[in-house]
Amino acid sequence: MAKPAVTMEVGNDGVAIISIYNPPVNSISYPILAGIKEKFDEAVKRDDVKALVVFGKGGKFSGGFDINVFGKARQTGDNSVLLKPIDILVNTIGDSKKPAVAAIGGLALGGGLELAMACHARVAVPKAQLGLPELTLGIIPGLGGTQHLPRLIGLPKAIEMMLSSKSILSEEGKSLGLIDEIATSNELLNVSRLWALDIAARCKPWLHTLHRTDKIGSFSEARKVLEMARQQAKKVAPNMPQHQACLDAIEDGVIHGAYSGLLKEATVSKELVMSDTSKALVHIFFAQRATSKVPNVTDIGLKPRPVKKVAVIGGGLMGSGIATALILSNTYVVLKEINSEYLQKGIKAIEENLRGLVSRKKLAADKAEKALSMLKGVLDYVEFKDVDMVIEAVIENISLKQSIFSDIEKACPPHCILATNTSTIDLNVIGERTSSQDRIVGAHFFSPAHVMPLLEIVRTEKTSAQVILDLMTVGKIIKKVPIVVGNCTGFAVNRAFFPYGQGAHYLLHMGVDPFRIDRLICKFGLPMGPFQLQDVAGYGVAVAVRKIYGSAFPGRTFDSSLVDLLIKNGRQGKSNGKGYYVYEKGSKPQPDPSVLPIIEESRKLANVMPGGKPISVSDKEVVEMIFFPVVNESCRVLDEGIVIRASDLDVASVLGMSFPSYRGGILFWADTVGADYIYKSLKKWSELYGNFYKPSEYLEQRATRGIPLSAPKSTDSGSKSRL
Ligand SMILES: C[C@H](O)CC(=O)SCCNC(=O)CCNC(=O)[C@H](O)C(C)(C)COP(=O)(O)OP(=O)(O)OC[C@H]1O[C@@H](n2cnc3c(N)ncnc32)[C@H](O)[C@@H]1OP(=O)(O)O
Repeated sequence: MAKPAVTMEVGNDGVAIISIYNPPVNSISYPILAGIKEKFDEAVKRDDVKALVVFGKGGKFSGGFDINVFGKARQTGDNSVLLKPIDILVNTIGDSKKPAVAAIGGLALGGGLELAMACHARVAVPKAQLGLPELTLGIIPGLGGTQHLPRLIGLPKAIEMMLSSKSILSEEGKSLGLIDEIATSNELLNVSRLWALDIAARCKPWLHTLHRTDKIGSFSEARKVLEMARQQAKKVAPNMPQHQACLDAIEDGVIHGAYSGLLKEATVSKELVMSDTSKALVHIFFAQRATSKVPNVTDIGLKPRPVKKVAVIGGGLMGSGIATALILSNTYVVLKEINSEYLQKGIKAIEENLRGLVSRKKLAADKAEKALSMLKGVLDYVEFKDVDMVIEAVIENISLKQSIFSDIEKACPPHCILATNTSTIDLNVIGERTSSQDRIVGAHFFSPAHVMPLLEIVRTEKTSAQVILDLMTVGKIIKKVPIVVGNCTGFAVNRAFFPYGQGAHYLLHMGVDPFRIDRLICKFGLPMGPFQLQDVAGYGVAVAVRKIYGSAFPGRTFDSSLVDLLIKNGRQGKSNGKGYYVYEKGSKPQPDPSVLPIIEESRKLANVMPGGKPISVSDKEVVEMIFFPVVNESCRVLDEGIVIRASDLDVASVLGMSFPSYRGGILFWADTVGADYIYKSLKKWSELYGNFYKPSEYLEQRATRGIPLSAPKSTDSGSKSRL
């Protein structure tokens, strides 16, 4: 592959095209920008150059500043990585004596969009993706974005784009003033050349964005907008410093002018680049990309086969969610149920899912209609004769699943992928009555399946690489992040996280208030605590899986009668408005004091309080007593080779269990806390409260040898791998 480079070609029309070449996304770092500066300086000096166009080769303008640089900055302690680049954008490009136009193909994100905004006009292809997603990396736009964007599109929309990190398309960019003209990719360079020449000839305005004030509005209006944004950021991102810091830089520019704002942006960026939040979020960025590299699947030259028609068996909560995700991505779906009443319910649930997306403005009404036209409800297997994949999503009942797999083996074509959405049951057991073990795979979605971004792909020793690759591809098409894991009870995610719910219940039965636990877990960064989550998920799940974990992992699980007692008391959680909390339409769930006597009864039955007295634990301990057992089980998942790499579990914990991304995922967080501290804490609690907390062998070894939990395993212990 050719080296990253910046080239310049001067045409007969007097336009110098400066091209960036740095595949795959033309990320920019100091050497690239230094290359741009060199070419700019040359072009400005040359008499045959009247104007310039900045262009990204390979169909993309630029995916932004090179994110790897931030990791290096933390390693070397040199946090001035953005200082020289910003100087080039503002002084070399913005103040250039010859006008420059950005020709935006494909996408311009982060530093890429900032480079484009430093130019004097922007031409983009249709549907080019434009955004400043820096906050998702724990930093703020650091190449002038906090000053350029508000001056081009106005404060409210600029703040919305930066704080949400969401990109817009070039068509919207044009209506906002970010893009000056849209041109097809064939015409992009020609149109950009003409724009540049027109500016040079003063036929079009030569605008230096930083000098503009027309879009900022009055001082008092700006103050109001910023204040509202600050309140909103406090609510949605209470534990992340970059949101308020971004608003600080914008505000500085509004009050003291764009150049002062740039200095503020630089100061804030220097601090944020070194922050733990940024370190964790950058880790998650690369970890998420690493999930698509699966040894012996994605590196052996296989090509994904097209999956055009999928049968979903079961129209319950999971089946209807899965079907919704598929039809939204233009995949034809056959939904099978056992009778017309259940089928109608399933179809209604899918319609509801689509309506919900439309009413939340996440989907256009005509797209919802189009999606529904891809759905067909059936009561038999006739339609299964030409499906490419079946996803079984019925209740967690082993013999029912076994008979379904034996039926579909006969009804489907021989190439068809046979997937199950089981969350706990061993795939070898499900496929026991078939002779198609190589086609059997787990497609474990997380509820609600049309919303949650994780897809856990479970393979057995027999699942073929082709089937795994096909399902990974389907996962990407339906906009999920697929993570390939090995086969065991609970697979990677539910297996690692069963101690989360059980740990919370154990604490409750040792006398800790459940509402305090929920509050502390929310403060730690999860959207809701374990008891509210149980209310929301419904108690059926807890009842279905409790025995499964108990028998798979004897000696380290905790079970109680609490859920049975709640159900006996007429509580079903959110679905009937009554659980640990009271749920009323239009208001926030409220802790229900009338649940406390039921909890008391369960405590008596469980009888796990040491000496019969409630334990006294600090807030910090409560959080640790819930998450350290999860870390402990994650260590076993790593040790047994259920995941390919530790970072897969980090991504899964963030996307599947809503573990805060700014903590980097469960194992990344554990390593920041320290294996030794976790080991010693668990050891102490196991002596005080029993085997639920007993440290695993893997944790003990890593702690005593001082090796991070996420460090790759040495080859001698790789033999346990189930992948
Ligand atoms: C100073 C500035 O204000 C700071 C910044 O600019 S920070 C960067 C801001 N930009 C971003 O956050 C965009 C990050 N990138 C993306 O969202 C997506 O990669 C994309 C939309 C550009 C392309 O998506 P897609 O086509 O699915 O490709 P994707 O698999 O994500 O990326 C392809 C490769 O490019 C790498 N890459 C993407 N953007 C990168 C970047 N900005 N820096 C370094 N590497 C990057 C990915 O790590 C991946 O590498 P791999 O093949 O070795 O795994």
